[in-house]
Amino acid sequence: MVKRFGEVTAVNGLDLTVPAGICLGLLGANGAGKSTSMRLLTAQARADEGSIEVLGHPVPREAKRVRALMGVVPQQDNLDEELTAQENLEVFAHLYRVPRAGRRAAVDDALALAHLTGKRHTRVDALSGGMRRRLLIARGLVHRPRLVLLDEPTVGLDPQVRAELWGLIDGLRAGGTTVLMSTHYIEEAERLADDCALMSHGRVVARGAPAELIREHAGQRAVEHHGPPDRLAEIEALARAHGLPTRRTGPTVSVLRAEAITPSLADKLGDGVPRAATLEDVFVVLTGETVE
Ligand SMILES: Nc1ncnc2c1ncn2[C@@H]1O[C@H](COP(=O)(O)OP(=O)(O)OP(=O)(O)O)[C@@H](O)[C@H]1O
Repeated sequence: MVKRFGEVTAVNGLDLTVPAGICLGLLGANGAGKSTSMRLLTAQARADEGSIEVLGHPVPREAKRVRALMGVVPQQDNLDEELTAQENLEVFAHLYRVPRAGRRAAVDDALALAHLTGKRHTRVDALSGGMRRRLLIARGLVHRPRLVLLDEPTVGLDPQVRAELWGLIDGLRAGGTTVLMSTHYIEEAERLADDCALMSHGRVVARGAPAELIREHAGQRAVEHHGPPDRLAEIEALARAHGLPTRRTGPTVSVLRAEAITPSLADKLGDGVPRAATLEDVFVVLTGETVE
């Protein structure tokens, strides 16, 4: 898919297949084109080039049908503040055409899934940030879709609430729902995604299971070196001369693929702190960008 906004090409040849039943993490820095890709899938935006198929239906041609089949959880909270948690879900159960006879059960199930049964009669403006986010997810699931799109589901939430939501998302996938989730939190992708697509400047630069991506692009281990800027530059040069990728993080340089460091190179590099290679290393090596 290609999507341009004037001079800006937000999505630049994105090519992605999401197999049924997996959680695919679309990982990229701010501005990589994740939200725009999601909006193309829901036909809230139209691609300039390319074709899209969702659950066997071409989009945007059959967008109406597709919207009824998938759940969408937007990045921005757009709950109706003056309605209760239950009423918000009832409105969407109606919009999603859940048959009248099954609506009550659908709403109850969604409330239970989001651990909000006890808050069903509370108005949205009286819920905490974490509860609102859980309700937003529940709202996208009230019609029991086979596919859910989650756009940055935990952005701006504190670590405890984030961990709670991770449990909820993991539960969805365990129940057989296909999840396409965009995130700029590496840890979120590492924990939840079966498969990750690393996105940069509107396209996918690498795709695979987190552990595979790490093995392929960053090796098994890294060694972190601290020191003054001159020394760090020297370490980078030494590592590169031996074909080993490096990565800067403020006052440190990490030498990646540390398992390939020979004893003589180790002598020249000096002491460092060994650690496991991470998906963040992969992202930096492949894109030169950092994500959180
Ligand atoms: N409606 C729009 N009009 C003009 N430019 C846009 C519009 N929507 C997105 N863009 C631009 O397209 C690029 C990709 O934006 P997008 O929101 O898809 O990125 P993202 O990866 O989702 O980032 P974030 O995590 O910040 O949401 C950015 O440069 C953004 O400024």
